[in-house]
Amino acid sequence: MTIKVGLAQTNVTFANPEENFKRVEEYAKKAADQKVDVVVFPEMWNTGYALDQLDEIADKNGIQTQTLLKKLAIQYHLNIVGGSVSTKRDGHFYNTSYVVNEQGNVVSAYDKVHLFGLMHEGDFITAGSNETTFELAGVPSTGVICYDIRFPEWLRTLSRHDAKVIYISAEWPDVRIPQWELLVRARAIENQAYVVAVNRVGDDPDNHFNGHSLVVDPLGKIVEQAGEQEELVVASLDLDSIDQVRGQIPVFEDRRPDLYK
Ligand SMILES: O=C(O)CCC(=O)C(=O)O
Repeated sequence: MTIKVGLAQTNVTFANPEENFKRVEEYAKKAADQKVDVVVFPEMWNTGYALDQLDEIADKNGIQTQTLLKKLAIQYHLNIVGGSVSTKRDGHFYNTSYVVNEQGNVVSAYDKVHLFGLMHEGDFITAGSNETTFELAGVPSTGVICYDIRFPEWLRTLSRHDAKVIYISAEWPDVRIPQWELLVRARAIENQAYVVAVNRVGDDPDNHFNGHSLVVDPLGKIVEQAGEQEELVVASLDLDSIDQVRGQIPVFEDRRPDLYK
């Protein structure tokens, strides 16, 4: 079985949801034109890291985002990993990822679990504490947000129920791109899964973001990689190769959780 994924490596206009919603519509159309099965967006694409303005601009209960993603999914018969958006619920802010299948059903709503101290994220945003696994385009999958990928134990926790694709949405600054690539490849190798990792491009007041979104196969090989500009990158995932890789080196069976703290 093969699926075609589209990595929407977009800019994010700082603190300007209206413009960012238009950009997501435009890229969903581009993905549909390329006949992809799944399109993936970057982290915090509605507001960027405008953390001190969230009270005015975060998506209340995620309604605007979910409404748009459902509409686009149905209109284009498209599965959408909706990156993440800043949301406001019950007086708290979250960094939330919605995944919507081509029928327009929200199959996952995940709040970022590990908040990034270097950007003072935890001073504004409340951390999530729930796992997520979902089926998308007929494939058992999971997904995390940016800094979450530095925690292999979390990715292993999410992958242990046979996730074959791990989706990652990020706002990962250019200065740490060498680490981004290595972390993404390591998560693919250790979980013997495809990883589809989408970063943004452009600038905010504190950082420059230079993309380098990538798709990595279960052996850690880069299948496709974006450059440093806004673009849609398309890749095919050969999901049958996963059983072969897991059959040869059965790391999930060989684990010793009795020894792990
Ligand atoms: O871990 C990193 O270096 C980047 C993380 C980050 O920028 C984020 O989680 O928003």
